[in-house]
Formats: sequence, structure tokens, C-alpha cells
Amino acid sequence: MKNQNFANRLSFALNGIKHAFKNESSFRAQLLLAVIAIVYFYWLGVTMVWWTILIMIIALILAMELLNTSIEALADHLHPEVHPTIKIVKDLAAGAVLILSVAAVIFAVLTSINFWH
Ligand SMILES: Nc1ncnc2c1ncn2[C@@H]1O[C@H](COP(=O)(O)OP(=O)(O)OP(=O)(O)O)[C@@H](O)[C@H]1O
Repeated sequence: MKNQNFANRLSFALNGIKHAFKNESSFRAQLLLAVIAIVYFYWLGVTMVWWTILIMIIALILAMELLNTSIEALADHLHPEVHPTIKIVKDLAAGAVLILSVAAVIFAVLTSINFWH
């Protein structure tokens, strides 16, 4: 399965996103929050730099959620039973999403302070 052409690799990647959308409620919730943030930033009338940071944060959170989902699926497949190492692996991946989510909230507050009319 190595060295597939670009169209195949793109379809594998899109398949992963589709899978997360169908099966992961947290991924759907984050997509909804991203849409709300975009509408809110439009309403605030923020400048290009703030738009750029918002897009980067949204992309980072969604990508991290996909990695989190991927790690969970792999862990559950390889070791379905309860195990302290599986616990820490999943907790670490969830911690990564949490750090980005806190950064997103701080960024939303900073943007509101700058542009609230
Ligand atoms: N096999 C396991 N062994 C030990 N602890 C586990 C195991 N599976 C899950 N846990 C614990 O339960 C928590 C939740 O795990 P779960 O797989 O349900 O993910 P989740 O938080 O529901 O994520 P998502 O909502 O993205 O699916 C983990 O962070 C971990 O602390």
C-alpha cells in the first residue's frame, strides 16, 4: 500500500475525515464550534491577521481531534481490555486536544477585547 498516487492518498485522507464526522460526536461538536467562531469573527469584523490565527487554531484543533480519534481506535483494536498504559496513552491524546481548546478560548477572549463594539 506504499507509494500510492495523489488521488488515492487524497481519498484515504478524506475517508478518515468522513469516518470521524460519522462516528465521533466530539469531532462534529468541534466543527460546529468552528462555524460559530467564523460567524462571530465575521460579526466582529476582525482584520486579516486575526482571521489567519483563527483558521490556524481551527485547523489545529480538528487535526488534533483526528489524531486523538486515531490513537483511540488503534489502542482499542490492539488492546480492548482495560490497561494502565492504554489509559495514559488516551489521556495524553485527550490532553493535547484540551491544551489547544484552552488556547482557542483565550484567543476568542483576546479577539473580543480587541474588536467588541
Ligand atoms: N482500555 C482502557 N484502559 C484503561 N483506561 C481506559 C481504556 N479505555 C479508555 N480508558 C479511559 O477512559 C477515557 C475515555 O476513553 P474513550 O476511549 O472512551 O475516549 P473518549 O474520551 O470517549 O473520547 P472520544 O469522545 O473522543 O471517543 C480515557 O481517556 C482513559 O482514561
